[in-house]
Amino acid sequence: MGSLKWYNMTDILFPPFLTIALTGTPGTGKTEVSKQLESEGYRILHITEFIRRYNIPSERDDERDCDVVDMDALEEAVFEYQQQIRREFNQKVFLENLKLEDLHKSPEFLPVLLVESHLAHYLCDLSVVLRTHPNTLKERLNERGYSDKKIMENILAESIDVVLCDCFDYCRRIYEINTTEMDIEKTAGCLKELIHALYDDEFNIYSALMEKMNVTAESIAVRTFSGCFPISDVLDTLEDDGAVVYEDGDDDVGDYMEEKNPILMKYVPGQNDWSELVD
Ligand SMILES: Nc1ncnc2c1ncn2[C@@H]1O[C@H](COP(=O)(O)OP(=O)(O)OP(=O)(O)O)[C@@H](O)[C@H]1O
Repeated sequence: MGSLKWYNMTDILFPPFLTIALTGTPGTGKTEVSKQLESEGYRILHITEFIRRYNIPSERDDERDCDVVDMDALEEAVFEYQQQIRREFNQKVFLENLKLEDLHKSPEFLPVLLVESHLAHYLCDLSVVLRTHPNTLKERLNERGYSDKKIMENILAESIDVVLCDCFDYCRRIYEINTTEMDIEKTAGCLKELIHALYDDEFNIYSALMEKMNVTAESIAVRTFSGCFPISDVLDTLEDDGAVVYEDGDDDVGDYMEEKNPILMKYVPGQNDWSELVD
């Protein structure tokens, strides 16, 4: 099954670009594991650094000893950043004439952005949650010199699945990796395997859709850049396939979508099951 709720035209015409949250209770290893992947060339967005770099407004909560960020401002800034990365990536694909079926072979060209933070699952549709047994987590947080109160708050949160429950409210697809018995390298290995599997899944759906529309991915890229791709043909094909197609100015389009995307297609799970297109 595809994970994206909404496809705009760029989503359809270019290979899928996945934004994946790497989330979890503090101390479960998000920072270390994502740095390992970053050193290998994967695209990572560290939210803590991002908040500082882009001056996203936040307030200090002295009682809980943490900063509370303005989530609306953060969400908007991350969305813009993701769009920019995606545009740059699509240009690269086009200008360097990259073969779409080879993209997954190197981390540098893999169309995936991993968003690392305990807030990441509020920003992405697809989440990977790092989990750690509370006893091990307690040891890790002790080594960091956290206060007893802060350790207790975090191990309690991990025991009762706070982050995981939040993911169920905000994400469509959720995966967990238990890091308790693993070192950082092994956890990073698991994460890489998962990311590649998720991307392959999206790419297979995309390829099947392209095949159904009887166009090759390369010809779509060329036609889109030269501005002559017949968008109405794509929309007709999708409508024939049972999809609900919204056009610019359509009353049914929600505020968010009107703002962000000129033309949208609603993907309704179950109603239009593209998984049957994949062998
Ligand atoms: N799989 C692991 N096995 C053993 N130790 C680990 C593992 N992952 C992380 N650690 C250690 O646990 C500590 C916390 O890791 P890290 O800072 O990456 O957590 P985090 O989830 O990013 O926390 P925060 O949300 O507070 O930034 C580090 O000292 C790290 O070396």
